[in-house]
Amino acid sequence: MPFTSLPSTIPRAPLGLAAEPTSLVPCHRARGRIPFPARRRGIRAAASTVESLPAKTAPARPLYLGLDFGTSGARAAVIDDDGRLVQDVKCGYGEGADADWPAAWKRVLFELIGSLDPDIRSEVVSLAFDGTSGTALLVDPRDGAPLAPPKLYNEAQEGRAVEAAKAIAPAAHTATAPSSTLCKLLSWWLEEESNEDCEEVHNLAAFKGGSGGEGGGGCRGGGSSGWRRTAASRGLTTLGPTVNDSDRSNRSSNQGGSAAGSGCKGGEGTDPRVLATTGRGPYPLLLHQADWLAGLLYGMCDPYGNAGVSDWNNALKLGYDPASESYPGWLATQPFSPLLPPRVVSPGAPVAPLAPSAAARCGLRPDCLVCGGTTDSIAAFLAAGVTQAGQAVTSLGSTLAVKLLSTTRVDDAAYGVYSHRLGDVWLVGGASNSGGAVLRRFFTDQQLRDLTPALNPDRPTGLDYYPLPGPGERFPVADTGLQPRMSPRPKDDAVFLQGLLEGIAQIESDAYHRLAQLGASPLKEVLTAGGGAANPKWSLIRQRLLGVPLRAAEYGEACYGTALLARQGARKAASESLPRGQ
Ligand SMILES: Nc1ncnc2c1ncn2[C@@H]1O[C@H](COP(=O)(O)OP(=O)(O)O)[C@@H](O)[C@H]1O
Ligand SMILES: O=C(CO)[C@H](O)[C@H](O)COP(=O)(O)O
Repeated sequence: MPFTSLPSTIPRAPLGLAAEPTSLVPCHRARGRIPFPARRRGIRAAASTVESLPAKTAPARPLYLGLDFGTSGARAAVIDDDGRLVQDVKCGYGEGADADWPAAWKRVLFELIGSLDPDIRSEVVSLAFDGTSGTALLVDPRDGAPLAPPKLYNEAQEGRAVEAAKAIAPAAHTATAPSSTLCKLLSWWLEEESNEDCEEVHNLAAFKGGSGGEGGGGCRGGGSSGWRRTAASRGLTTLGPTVNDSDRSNRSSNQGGSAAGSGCKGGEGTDPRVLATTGRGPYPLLLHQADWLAGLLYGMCDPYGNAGVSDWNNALKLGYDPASESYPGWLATQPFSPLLPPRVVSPGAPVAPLAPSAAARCGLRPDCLVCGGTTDSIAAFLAAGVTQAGQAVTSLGSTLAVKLLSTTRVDDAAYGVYSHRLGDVWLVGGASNSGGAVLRRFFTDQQLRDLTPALNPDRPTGLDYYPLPGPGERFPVADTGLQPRMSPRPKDDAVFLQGLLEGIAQIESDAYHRLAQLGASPLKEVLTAGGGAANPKWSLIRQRLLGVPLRAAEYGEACYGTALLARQGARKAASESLPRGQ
């Protein structure tokens, strides 16, 4: 499907957001805020090109909220109808968050929204989320309660799950990458469990392309898997690793991207899958981080009775096909298909209105619309306002993610390359495990700022590092065993830092060369988002390697891009006079 330009529905470059990287601390306003309507002065001028709003000019109502749940913290932006920033707030996840990520994300969600000015919050008519891509949760579809710890975006799964994914998906499909959401779902699915935890024991052979009886999952003696026991204790229908054909036909998988109801109490649609299992509870549900956070706000049930809504971008690594806007047959016919999100929408599409309890808790309007989300690197791409084929955005955050606007779609899991759909264009790229998280192993943000003046981009160190936070790389080399290369360490920290920055810059350059080798549109310009965009010396190092113009995205914050999606969704709902949330 060749695409030649951004459709009109993709938001144009915003009118102003000075992205100032600041360290993440408990929720606080990320910059001088513009109380609305208390203070009439305009937004703060961005680095160079944006005129401040004339004094006494109130932001154009209504307002829209974007919420970014990144690797190291979360950030929210409220924009007005002209795309001007009204307020943005940041929140760290706090010490010990990794002991219970869903609890941390949920806490920060309500803290973030609660830290917005009430007079601004009350004017927000729609919101959307972006999260780290491939971060997966297995939950109770009725209330979103996690059934097991989430599997994070960069967690490569073990061989058995990867083998199973490769057995069912097309060759080189991004869903076969070890850190894909499909591999995470298969890891849960193939977990062994004791017979008493299985409500149904079935012949493994029916598992299409699975690893068969030996070594496969299934009900047998031995340790029970946490998620199935938790699901059973909550009255959910826990599927075995396979269902036989007759059983599966009774469950009539509704995975067409817009399923009839599934799992919701009192949803309009009835879910034949639930009825087919003699009236027991619904199936567990797989959601991505952004889907789950949105579900907490609309009550996990959309107006169609779907328990669980995802979007084209988050669902890509699960195997969803954004070109056909559906789950492909090889996925929809699998025995675990009842666990897939029953509805997948385009980024920014209207999903559902807030649940009354969430509206009351957040101080948001009861008719505030939750819209389809995206991933953090695509949100940063949207914020940058890129519109032409050949333009690219490098997100230099905790990880290095590249997105090239291409007229041709490119997917090759052998190199960790995949294409996201946005409107009617393709964002070709991938995400390396390298990036700022490696720098933070050695330097604080302040130390980075202090050392940067001593860097000398014109005198390469020759250290030839491959900086990684640990073994394993996703892109442009897809190798779960790739070892970090960051020695010898010079005595001079500035030289060591320059070696690390050169190493990450080389990965970025190799990434874009890989995309060109695979047939993506030729690279013309690179915009940079994320914390690393603030380092001018690093930009010079990168520029030398990339060989195309490089500049910091004027509006690099992912939450801004996601706020643009919320604006798009509200306008779509209004233009189609859809009942809120359809
Ligand atoms: N001056 C700097 N030079 C290079 N890297 C920086 C600088 N300041 C911050 N960073 C890096 O930016 C990263 C944080 O960027 P951010 O976009 O907030 O990440 P994320 O959203 O992925 O958590 C940190 O890992 C940090 O090492
Ligand atoms: O590294 C990541 C987390 O920050 C994600 O993997 C990154 O978002 C890239 O994934 P995608 O290209 O699907 O957005």
